[in-house]
Order: sequence, then structure tokens, then C-alpha cells
Amino acid sequence: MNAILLTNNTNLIDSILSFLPSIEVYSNLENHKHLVDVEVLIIDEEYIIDQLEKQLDFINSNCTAAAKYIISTKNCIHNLEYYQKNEIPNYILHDENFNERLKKHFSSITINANKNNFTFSDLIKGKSEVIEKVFRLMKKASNSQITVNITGETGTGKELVARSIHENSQRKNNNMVAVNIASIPKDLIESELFGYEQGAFTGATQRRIGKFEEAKGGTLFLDEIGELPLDLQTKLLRVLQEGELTRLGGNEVIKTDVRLITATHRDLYSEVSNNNFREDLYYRILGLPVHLPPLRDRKEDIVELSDNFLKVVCDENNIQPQKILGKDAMKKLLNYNFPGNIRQLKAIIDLSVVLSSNYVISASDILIEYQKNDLNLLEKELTLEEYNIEIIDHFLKKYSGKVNFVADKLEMSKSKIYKWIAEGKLTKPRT
Ligand SMILES: Nc1ncnc2c1ncn2[C@@H]1O[C@H](COP(=O)(O)OP(=O)(O)OP(=O)(O)O)[C@@H](O)[C@H]1O
Repeated sequence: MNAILLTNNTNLIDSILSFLPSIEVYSNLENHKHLVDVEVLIIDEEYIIDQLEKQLDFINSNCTAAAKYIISTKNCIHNLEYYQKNEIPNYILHDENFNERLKKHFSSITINANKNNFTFSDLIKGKSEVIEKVFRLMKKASNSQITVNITGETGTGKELVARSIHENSQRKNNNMVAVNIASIPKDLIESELFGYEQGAFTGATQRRIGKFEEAKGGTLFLDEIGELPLDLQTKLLRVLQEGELTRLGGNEVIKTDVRLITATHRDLYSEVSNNNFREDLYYRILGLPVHLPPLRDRKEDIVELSDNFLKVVCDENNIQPQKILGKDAMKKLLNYNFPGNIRQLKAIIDLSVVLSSNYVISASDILIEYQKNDLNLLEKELTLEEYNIEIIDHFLKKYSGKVNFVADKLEMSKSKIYKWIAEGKLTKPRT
């Protein structure tokens, strides 16, 4: 079920989680993406009390939830008139009968949690247009046996997409076997894929089945297919065309029964033009092409991905209440280019949870190692002041927060740096 609770109150979170264990809890209303496709929205009035009408207007214009609940954590409803005017019929007092009332309300809601039986979004986070397109292609792939070729830079989620297609396909009760061609020494790839008979080569002391046979009835995921040597490309093509193989050193013909999913970070078509990849194999494996764009081209997904990774790392480490990202931290993430894509975002969030000693994670807990070529300052289109702040921030980190030293180095006044620190525009790193 898509349900969202907006609050900072841990008691309230506990009560509601006992009725709706799958509810997602947010303490930040600024991104309307959170509110898309939400079926139930529960708002803790106390949490938004400072700017009640403004926040409610925002929610009303961005959220299509059929069921909206306002929970008042005091013994009164703060803005009854507004709720009546805006047709928000469900307001619940957070008093001693709160749990009973909540139970009654929620037992009367029937929500179709799994309308289409596809559960990609449980695993794969993102609401950008490109990800929606990927979901549509994945649905097609899951409904059929078609070969799928996934392209994208490292860390964009190629293996995750392959796994989700498998788990939503008719083959889900059998194995998905993943093989990373780039990680196997060249002279072992053939035996790894197709298996071998006892005595096939020195050291082959007993028969071993290959990955094709291991994946029987399931899915074989060949990652980094572009690294397959040319002679093995020929063999792979033959196996795919004939639907049968023989193990190394053997004569027995074995029928294959796999759905093939391949992935590569290379542009396979230009590999074909450069004679590094066989054209006939290229067309054989192309099947349904799915492209995963780099994270820097779908920055709108950063908020949801970060929230998801925060939730996971806090759950795994029993951190309660779940930490949240401060505005400055989120801004820092949104300004970054992520050469390592989603894998790098996950690593940065994991580390920020460990580094921050507060409930709200700040920019100084977001450790981004800028490399010379990914600073890309000019592409960010910031104001001059923001550029100054970025540069000073970089040097403060580099020189352990020594303001005087950094001011001298940049030939600027140290009072300016202190002013920006006092205004929260800059964070002085811990020394
Ligand atoms: N859309 C997503 N939502 C949530 N997690 C994601 C998403 N995409 C990727 N991840 C996570 O990012 C990490 C990297 O993903 P994955 O290993 O699938 O990338 P890849 O493209 O196969 O990388 P490589 O090319 O280096 O093998 C994993 O921890 C994965 O769970």
C-alpha cells in the first residue's frame, strides 16, 4: 500500500506502524514527488502547525490520495474550518482513545495494494520519467521470455533491474544465476559458462556443470557481456541459436532452458563497428534494450533514493527515530554529479548516518570526494556567492577547518567566512 505519514513524533510513528507496517514516514514535505501515487496520507497537525494553511495547500495541490487524515496531537483540532472547506473529512484526536479510533478508521479502508502484481518499485526507487519508462519495459520483459540487454554506466542499477525482471517473471521459482564476465580470467570463462567433464583439462578432477545448466528453468544474467573474447562470442551464439551445449571435454548434448539477460556499460554498437563484438551476436542478444541513464541525468530521483537508503541503513542499525537529511545536506547531494551513480549515493548516505551525531544530517556529514574532473563548477550555474561558498567549503575541508589559513590562501577576509558560517551557509568541519 502507498501510505505516507508526515510527522516527527516517535510515539505517533510507533502507534501507526502497528496498524500500517508498510507506511513510509517522512519529516519533509518539500518534495511533491513523495506525494505522487499516495493512497493514504496521514498528517500530524502538530508537525505542520507553524504554517498550517500553506502546507495544507501544498499537500492539496500535489497529493491525490483518496484518504487523507489529519491527526491532532493536542486535545483540539486546530483548523476545523479549513478541513471542512477543503473536504478533509478524517481528523483524529490524539487522545487516550486514539489507538482505538485509528484502528476503526483503518479497518474500514480497503486498498488494493498490488494492483498489477508487479513489485518493481519495492526494490527500485525513483519517480523520474526515465525510471517510469524503465518500469514499463520491465513489465513487458517480465511478461515474456524475450532476451533483455541492459545498458548503463557502473552503479546505475543494471543487476537490480535484471533481478527484478526475473523475480516478476514466470521463472521466479527457479534460480537467477549472475555471471560477471569481466571478473573471470579469460581462460576460465568457457568452463564457467558451459561446465566441464572430469579430465577435460589438468585440474578437472570431477565433472562440473556450468552457469547455463545452473540457471536451468530460470534466468542467466551475463554482466559485462562486452568483455567476452571473440572466440567465445562464437560459441555463445551457437549455444543460443541451437538451444543446446556440450560441456568441455564431453560429447553429451544438453538442452538449455534459460532466459538470457545481458548487461554492459559499453556502447556495444560501436564495439561492433570496431570489430570487437560480433554483429550477429549483437542482434541475437539485443532483444529488448533497456537503458538506465546516469543519476546526474535524473536528479529528481535523488530525494527518493536518499530517503530510501536512509531508511534502510537506520533500520539495519536500529537507529530510532530514523535520521533525516537537512536542507543543506540535500542541496549538496543535488549539486553533485555522482560518477559512481546510485551505488555512490548509497555509500555517501551510509557514511553520513555514521558520521552525524544528530537526528538531522548536515552538509558536513555528506562526504563527497571531489575529483578534479567532476567538480564541473561551471555546469552547476550557481550564483557568485554560492560559487564562493563551494570553493571555501572545499578548502575548509582540505585544511581541517582552519579559517584563518583558508582566508589567507584565498586572499579574502576571514570575517566573511565567519559570517557565512554563522548564517549556516558554510559548515566548519570538525577538526
Ligand atoms: N533505482 C534504484 N533504487 C534503489 N537502489 C538502487 C537503484 N539502482 C541501483 N540501486 C542500488 O545501487 C547499487 C548498485 O546497483 P547495481 O549493482 O544493480 O548496479 P550495476 O549497474 O549493475 O553496477 P555495475 O555495472 O558496476 O555492475 C546496489 O546496491 C543497488 O541495490
